[in-house]
Amino acid sequence: MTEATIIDGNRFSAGLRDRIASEVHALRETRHITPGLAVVLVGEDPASQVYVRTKHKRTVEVGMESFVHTLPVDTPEDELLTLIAGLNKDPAVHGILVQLPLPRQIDAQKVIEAIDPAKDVDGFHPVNVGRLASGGEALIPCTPFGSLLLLRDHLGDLSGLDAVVVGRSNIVGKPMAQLLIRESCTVTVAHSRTRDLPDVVRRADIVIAAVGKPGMIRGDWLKPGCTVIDVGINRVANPDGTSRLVGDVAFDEAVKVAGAITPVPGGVGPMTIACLLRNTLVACARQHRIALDKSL
Ligand SMILES: Nc1nc(=O)c2c([nH]1)NC[C@@H]1CN(c3ccc(C(=O)N[C@@H](CCC(=O)O)C(=O)O)cc3)C=[N+]21
Repeated sequence: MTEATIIDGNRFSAGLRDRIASEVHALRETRHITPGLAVVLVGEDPASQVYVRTKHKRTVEVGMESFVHTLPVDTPEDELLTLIAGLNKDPAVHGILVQLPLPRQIDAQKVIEAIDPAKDVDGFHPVNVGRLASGGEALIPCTPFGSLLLLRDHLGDLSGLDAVVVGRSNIVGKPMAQLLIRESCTVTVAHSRTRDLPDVVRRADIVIAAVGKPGMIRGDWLKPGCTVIDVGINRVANPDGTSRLVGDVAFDEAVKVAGAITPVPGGVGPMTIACLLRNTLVACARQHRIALDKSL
């Protein structure tokens, strides 16, 4: 049997970042506007520090301004809200991202709702959630949007396909389902209480795995030839004491059954960051009422 096509998120995201860099260059040359992204990190979680450093590097690479704010782990909620109020008013800042998860003294939902929806490049503010659901001009969550770009690139038109989203989080599962509905897929959202999950997944032409459980989705749950988008990023221990990243799909099994699959790492992860830059560019253009290339 032939093995699945490996969907290369590193390659696709590099192309997207190139297109973004061209648009940024044009904005700077013709309008003297430099898109700016502010990233706020509270605390010293090592994984979060790595993500924030990568985001900073990619932001600068495409010619945007990067403003990183690192706050101590015991920062009071009202101090974070004051910082956000300042970023909302700052004309050099077009996008604001507050790295999640936040320490427990801070109410994440309150923080999300404090961000100006026009600068909410995560797409988590209720205004953007509502616009995505009702067809308005939303900023769309980066991981689902990046997943959709990979699906469209691999499959073309998605209309009429059966899609199963495993996971119902606000940051991936729910917005992913909205995007797939918009693409005219028949969408099922499965989760920890779903009965006969393997049978539900077996119906799918498109499987989105977003549960956060390493290797949970097995090869024999898949319809032969289906397309698998693995959103999971789980660090697991090796026998020798080192660690590695694995997805929510048992890759070695799935690759023998699926038609195409995203690897971890090198699949959805790099798309998330490219889409963050894309959202920052889109937010900047909307704030300045400038039209952008539709291919973004
Ligand atoms: N407000 C907020 N917005 C986020 O978008 C957000 C967040 N909080 N908190 C944490 C998660 C996680 N996240 C990732 C981004 C890129 C990779 C990525 O590039 N991963 C690489 C490998 C990274 C590695 O090797 O460690 C890959 O999959 O190939 C992973 C994970 C964004 N997040």
